[in-house]
Amino acid sequence: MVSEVIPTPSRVESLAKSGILAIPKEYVRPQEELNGIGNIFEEEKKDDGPQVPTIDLKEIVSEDEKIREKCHQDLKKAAMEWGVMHLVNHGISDELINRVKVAGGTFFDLPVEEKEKYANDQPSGNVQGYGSKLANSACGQLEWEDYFFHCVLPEDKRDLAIWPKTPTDYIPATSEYAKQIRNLATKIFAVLSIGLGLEEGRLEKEVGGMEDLLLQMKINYYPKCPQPELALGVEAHTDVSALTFILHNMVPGLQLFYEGKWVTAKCVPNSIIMHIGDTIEILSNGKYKSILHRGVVNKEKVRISWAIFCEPPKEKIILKPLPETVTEAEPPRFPPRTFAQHMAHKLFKKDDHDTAAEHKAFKEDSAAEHKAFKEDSAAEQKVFKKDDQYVVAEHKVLKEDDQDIVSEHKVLKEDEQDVAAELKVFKKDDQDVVAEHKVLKDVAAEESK
Ligand SMILES: O=C(O)CCC(=O)C(=O)O
Ligand SMILES: [Fe+2]
Repeated sequence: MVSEVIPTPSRVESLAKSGILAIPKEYVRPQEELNGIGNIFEEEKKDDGPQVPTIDLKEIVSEDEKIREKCHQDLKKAAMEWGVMHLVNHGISDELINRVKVAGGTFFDLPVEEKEKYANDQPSGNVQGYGSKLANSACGQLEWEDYFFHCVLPEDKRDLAIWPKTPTDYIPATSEYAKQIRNLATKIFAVLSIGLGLEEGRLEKEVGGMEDLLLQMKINYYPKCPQPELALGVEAHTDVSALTFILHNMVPGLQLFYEGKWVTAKCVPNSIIMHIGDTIEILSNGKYKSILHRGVVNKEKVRISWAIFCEPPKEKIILKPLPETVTEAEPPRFPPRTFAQHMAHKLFKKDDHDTAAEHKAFKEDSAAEHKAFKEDSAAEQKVFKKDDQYVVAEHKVLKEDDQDIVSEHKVLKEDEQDVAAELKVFKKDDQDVVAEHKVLKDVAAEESK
């Protein structure tokens, strides 16, 4: 007998339309992730408990200082307490937003075979296009969604050839929307800068400005799910971006982890959801929050969301708390990292199964974190962690031969309290191995004698 090979549908949409009553095990989330996933329509109705704030931007650039200040204060407070909010009176017309939604919706209404013509190729590094999450390891859980991902701005970094050609309004509507989101981002960065006591252009400059801030569109398509209580459309995460702006088709699904509980975002008409991402959290030394959130699915309705991630360039900028946000009482809470390093670090922390022995030294939880480095790294500054404080250190390559690079980390003295230490790192075959770490002198201890 010839055994029949049934190809596994790679798209969640195909799976959903196949009529299955139980979801494949790869989509069943572990028990600890399922807390609080009830019926999302019921969840959305609940009025008790904390709610995602709604910020009215009508007066964001008002001539009247008092009126403008009130708007700025509300936005600042929401960014500090929640890191996510519904923006209303944001200045982008309902008509344009509707065009964006119709365009994306029409594309996703195409048969899967048509959309496959736009399929991305993640293993080759082509991340733009139509895709679904790939199983990355034996324990890798999948998400109940397909998506379309592409860069929208700046114009010289986008590739219109890979954008959906159907419907014809996709490109004009999405391009215009991206431009208007870019202008809105400038206004938000200004308010957030002022909120930290900085010049209004500062945060925007720190994330790359007009030239380098990248806007990426991700259309999330969440098909109906036969067992929504066991699945997640998007697993719990914080956005790595500076800011994220989200539209959706008024089907509930977004949940925020606030004060230890999952809070369901209401569907607020004509609003744009805005997240503070990790990038702004880092630059503000944690004053603005990047909130943990996830996407829940349901049995009855397809949900679609349009997220625009505003991201700093991957390698060009070292993200670290701005000096103005750091004091003795509030030492830096984040080590300096490029955006690429930050993303790699998050991925790394999540994927415990790939943790090789020598990588253990990188783990942030360790009492004294030893940060190894690459000799070609943009940053010559590295850090290690002591008593929950990141200390800037200096590194120097001492000797280099064909195989090994021996280098030395010296911690610079920071105020009176610091610890001077020496960290020697041996690099071999592209792996950084922490070989030796020796505390030389505890300045504070010395001086208190
Ligand atoms: O669909 C949503 O509302 C949220 C999606 C999301 O969090 C993301 O794409 O990063
Ligand atoms: Fe997100």
